[in-house]
Amino acid sequence: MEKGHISIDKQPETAILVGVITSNQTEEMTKEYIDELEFLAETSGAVTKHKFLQRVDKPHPKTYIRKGKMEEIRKYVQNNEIDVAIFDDELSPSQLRNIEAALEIKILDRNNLILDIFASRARTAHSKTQVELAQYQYLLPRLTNMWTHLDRMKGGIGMRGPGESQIETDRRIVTQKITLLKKKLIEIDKQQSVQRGNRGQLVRVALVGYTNVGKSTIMNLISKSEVFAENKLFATLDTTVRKVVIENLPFLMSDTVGFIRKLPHQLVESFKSTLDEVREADILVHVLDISHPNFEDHYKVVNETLAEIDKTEKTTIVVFNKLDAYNPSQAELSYHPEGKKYALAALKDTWMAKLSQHQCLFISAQEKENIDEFKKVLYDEVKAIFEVRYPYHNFLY
Ligand SMILES: Nc1nc2c(ncn2[C@@H]2O[C@H](COP(=O)(O)OP(=O)(O)OP(=O)(O)O)[C@@H](O)[C@H]2O)c(=O)[nH]1
Ligand SMILES: [Mg+2]
Repeated sequence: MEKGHISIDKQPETAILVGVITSNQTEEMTKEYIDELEFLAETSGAVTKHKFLQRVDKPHPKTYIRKGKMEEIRKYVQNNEIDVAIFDDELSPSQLRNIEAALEIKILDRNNLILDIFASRARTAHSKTQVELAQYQYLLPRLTNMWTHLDRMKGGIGMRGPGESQIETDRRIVTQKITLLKKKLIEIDKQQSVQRGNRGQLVRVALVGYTNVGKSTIMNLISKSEVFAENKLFATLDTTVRKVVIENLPFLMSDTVGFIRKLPHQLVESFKSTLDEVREADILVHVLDISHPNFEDHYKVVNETLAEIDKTEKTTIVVFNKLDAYNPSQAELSYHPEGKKYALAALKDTWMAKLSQHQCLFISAQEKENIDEFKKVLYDEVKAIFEVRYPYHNFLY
């Protein structure tokens, strides 16, 4: 089926990753981010050869990292065959230019990588247009970088050389392209909101959560459909909606794009309409991967992104998935030397207390653990909304 798109027959590209430890991003956090960046690189088809971290007060405004580290990286890049250097944060146009000049290889940042993966995953006209728009918006301020070699050749000839006018032409083309794509999106949105309107008055449930937590797997399980699920980031880009019936009670369930830390804001913008599904949902099922060491962090990121999309309070069911793969950390085990079972019980108690206003469930979609319980909770919540909305339709169940 799907393959990493950068190279299917060719050798995979080799990459080094670069991140910084700052006053508001601890070493532990940076390491986690870099691991996630490695997963993004892998999803995109690149093999990570080395990770470079530097402790700085804040990223260097001109070069992101400091001179000494840049020199160390330059040597490494020269002595090992490295195709691309990937930086964990968004690089400004000038940072990008300076780093390119220093390392003389392809430079990407986290945003490039996410946009690239989105581009390779987009299937429908809708998501393709959304990603293309986000890519052009990201490219626009960075256009000059492609012409640095011309700048160099120009030497002291003055500002209005051929390179400069080329940039202006490119800017105009890209700006026109952006306008066009925006128009196209408005058209598609119109059609889709009509389609959504046609879906009748069924209660809507949306699966939301960090990327790779198991949303599509749950969708497949509940709706017995075949949505593409795999162990890669952003397996799902296009929202899928299925009609589900639990004990005669029909409702709609949608599987949506996963969220991630530091999601390029251009993407959030252009995916707003995809997320209409979330906005128009009656119930959110927030899925978490309990086997991931940073699932608490993921929970926060998803809630923040959700708050950006939709301000209304919704019935939310929090589903802790991958129960089968849960392994307590050393720290947790030191509190619960009796073992995993106790650590898990404590974890459950903590979260159920913390999320007392929500329904909480612990399941394994893969091993089909506690799925009946999940269906029961879904049924109850859907029924509650249904009864308020259609007090006379109780013949349905
Ligand atoms: N161990 C374990 N793995 C699971 C479970 N549920 C899903 N997975 C695996 O987790 C990976 C991601 O699953 P998906 O369903 O594609 O996740 P998603 O949330 O839809 O991901 P995106 O579409 O990328 O946002 C796949 O390899 C699944 O097989 C589970 O209960 N236990
Ligand atoms: Mg998915």
